[in-house]
Amino acid sequence: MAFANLDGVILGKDCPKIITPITPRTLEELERQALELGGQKLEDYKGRELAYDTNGLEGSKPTFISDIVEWRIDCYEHALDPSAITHAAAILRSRTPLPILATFRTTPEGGEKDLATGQYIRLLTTLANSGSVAGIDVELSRGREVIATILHAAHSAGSSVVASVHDFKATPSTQSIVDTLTAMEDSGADIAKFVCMPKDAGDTLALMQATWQASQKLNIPIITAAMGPTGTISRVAGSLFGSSATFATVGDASAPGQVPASVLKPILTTIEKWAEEA
Ligand SMILES: O=C1C[C@@](O)(C(=O)O)C[C@@H](O)[C@@H]1O
Repeated sequence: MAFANLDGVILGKDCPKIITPITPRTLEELERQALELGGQKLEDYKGRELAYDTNGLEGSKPTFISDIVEWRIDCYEHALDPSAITHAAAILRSRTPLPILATFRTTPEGGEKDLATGQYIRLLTTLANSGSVAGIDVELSRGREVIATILHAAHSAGSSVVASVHDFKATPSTQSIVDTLTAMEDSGADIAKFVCMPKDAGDTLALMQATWQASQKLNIPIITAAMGPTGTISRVAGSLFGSSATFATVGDASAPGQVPASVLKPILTTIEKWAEEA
């Protein structure tokens, strides 16, 4: 698995990264949620029961529970207006030190709004050109040409592209998930992300198996997650199978099965520590 850089946060290196979605509907909510996220500092979790070591983490830069903030643009009231989005992105940039991953999740993949392809390209390229975001999520289903156009804008602005697929209904076979993650790499994306809905633990295992196989094969970092109660384990232990990041909450959840970042962080640190000491 290779690396991807989101404003200095390196996916694929060291501990799995915690990505925290925010889902503001208004500018006021955006400011409040950004501040709430920034309020969760690593130092506050010193001395927690689980082995949680902040040594070496305290530099001049404050360190946070979350590594990256995911802004779910589709929840925003002016989500279809590129200039309103550019304005909101600049405000978010000024309110959080965390790298911003901008995601417009469309209705067919579980999001709140839909966009015609032309609008989708315009919105995401405008956002890339704004220079406020470190990463942009692009749905694989939009096709290679759309991805290439957004990739070009993102890379010119120094940001990365996450190609994504979300199956809210089911879990495909292991081979099909590996093929999808491979298609994301072939599209030129910097990170490949696959999220599904397991009906039972066997489906979650199929996702973990696919994560492991793809992480052995691909040259870009992978993110996978299973939603709902049977998927929760994938968010805690996915990194052991090759997932470079996990989505966790500060405040509202953006998908079923997400766990609070403040609970997850000590667990991830503990797993990492045990693995190093074993
Ligand atoms: O892709 C993902 C993962 C996610 O769906 C989850 O299950 O945690 C949450 C979304 O906000 C994000 O875009």
